[in-house]
Amino acid sequence: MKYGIIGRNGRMGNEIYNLFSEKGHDLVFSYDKEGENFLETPEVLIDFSLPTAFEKVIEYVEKFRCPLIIGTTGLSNEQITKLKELSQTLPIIQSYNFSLGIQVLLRLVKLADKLLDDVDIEITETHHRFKKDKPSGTAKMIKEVLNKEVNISSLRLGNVPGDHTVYFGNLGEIITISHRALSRRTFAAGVLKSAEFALKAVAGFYTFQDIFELTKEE
Ligand SMILES: NC(=O)C1=CN([C@@H]2O[C@H](COP(=O)(O)OP(=O)(O)OC[C@H]3O[C@@H](n4cnc5c(N)ncnc54)[C@H](OP(=O)(O)O)[C@@H]3O)[C@@H](O)[C@H]2O)C=CC1
Ligand SMILES: O=C(O)C1=N[C@H](C(=O)O)C[C@H](O)C1
Repeated sequence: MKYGIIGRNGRMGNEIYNLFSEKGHDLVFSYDKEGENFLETPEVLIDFSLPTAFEKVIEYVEKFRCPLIIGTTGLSNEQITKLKELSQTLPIIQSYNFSLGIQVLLRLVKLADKLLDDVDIEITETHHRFKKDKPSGTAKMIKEVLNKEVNISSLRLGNVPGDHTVYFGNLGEIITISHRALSRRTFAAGVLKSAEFALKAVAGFYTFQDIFELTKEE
């Protein structure tokens, strides 16, 4: 496929570029703070940058009229609403975590919450020292599936790609449900799966959970 990346020079941009190159896909467009590099109109656009680049992301999607895979965290409610508007005419895939393992964690967390009464619930997330947002987008997603007020503790340590743990504790025992990304390759693999899906998809707003469920039978 011919694809574009916003945030190409970043940690995720680099990982996505390496994986997509290994699979024979062609980078035909990129945009970073330095500016744009245009070779051809992409068939799919991928954004892993910062919320400050969002206006440009929208501008390029409208210009290229191609599907968007967006993994940038810390988006505002207004920005999510804008993506949903855009999804009326194009496939938009948005997630704060593109690893398969986090999809499993979300299901396990929902199940534990359903089965346990009178428990204290805590979420912790640990990421590399360069991460700009706090708490992580994934921790916010976990809180959303729990649908209740839950405390999130954030650690910024060295080069950790991304750890998330949910604790359920009562007076007799503690259950912990954890996920650890061993490298950013796991997120890039989810982005590739999403890009392949997007090329065949009809217009709509999709999450990585939708991709996980729609493609797991394959
Ligand atoms: N959904 C998921 O699964 C995951 C999401 N993320 C999220 O992805 C995003 C990127 O993470 P990461 O790669 O580690 O970050 P980096 O800081 O390594 O990279 C950010 C990239 O975005 C570019 N950028 C930043 N601001 C702008 C702007 N205003 N205009 C244009 N380009 C801009 C930077 O350009 P320059 O190099 O020129 O400064 C850089 O290329 C974060 O929001 C992170 O939380 C990360 C991992 C997984
Ligand atoms: O910035 C990162 O690195 C990551 N960000 C995402 C988040 O905020 O949840 C996903 C992953 O944990 C890595």
